[in-house]
Amino acid sequence: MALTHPLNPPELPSHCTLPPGSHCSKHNPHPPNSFQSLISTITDILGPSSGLDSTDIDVNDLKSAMRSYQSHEAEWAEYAHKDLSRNYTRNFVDRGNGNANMLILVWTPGKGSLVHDHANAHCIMKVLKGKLKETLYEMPSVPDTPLTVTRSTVYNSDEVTYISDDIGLHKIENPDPENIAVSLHIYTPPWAEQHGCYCFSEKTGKKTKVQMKNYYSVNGLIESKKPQSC
Ligand SMILES: N[C@@H](CS(=O)O)C(=O)O
Ligand SMILES: [Fe+2]
Repeated sequence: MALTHPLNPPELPSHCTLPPGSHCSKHNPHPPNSFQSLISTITDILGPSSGLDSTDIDVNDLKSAMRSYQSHEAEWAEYAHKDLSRNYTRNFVDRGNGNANMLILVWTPGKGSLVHDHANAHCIMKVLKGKLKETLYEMPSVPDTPLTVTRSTVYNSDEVTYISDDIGLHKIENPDPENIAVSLHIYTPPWAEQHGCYCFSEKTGKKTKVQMKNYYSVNGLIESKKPQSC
């Protein structure tokens, strides 16, 4: 996909009479899109497609980039497929040179994910629309024991949060009974897609391996209807 950074707009053709740095819809029909610029910036931060190792990634840079983007629905709407028969849809956006999975999740009103881990990877989430409630749990030190809640936070549109298995487990819910919520998730390295992750029962702590390699849509196009979430 064509990625254009707003700070470095493409040169206009020499016969264009607009001032330097302007967007010329005649010569470039796609206006610079800040969402695509964010994806490009994240890909740059993650670096070239080699040496995948979570310790190489500066998570603070990723968080800052996610915070600086101001959500505009028209910029990401092509990825945000809702399906009210599911708790949420997972829509693939980009692979960041093979170093990540960038997904847009569309949350059905009043629904959420099961408690899950993040396959030893970083997960940064930005709310693009609506509100999302995150409930954090301690990572159980003894298998098959009830989970302990450590914190519960509601994030508004444009807010960013981060989780890894070092912090604990979480579940995400859309607390609005009527309106969908939308979020952007960066998983790096893409271990959940490659190896799956675990979902946990809150009451018993029993964990179940779940495949995370199926998506509701890829690059905006709806895939076959396979199970694809916790
Ligand atoms: N990690 C979850 C979404 S969330 O509840 O953070 C997933 O990728 O399906
Ligand atoms: Fe998660």
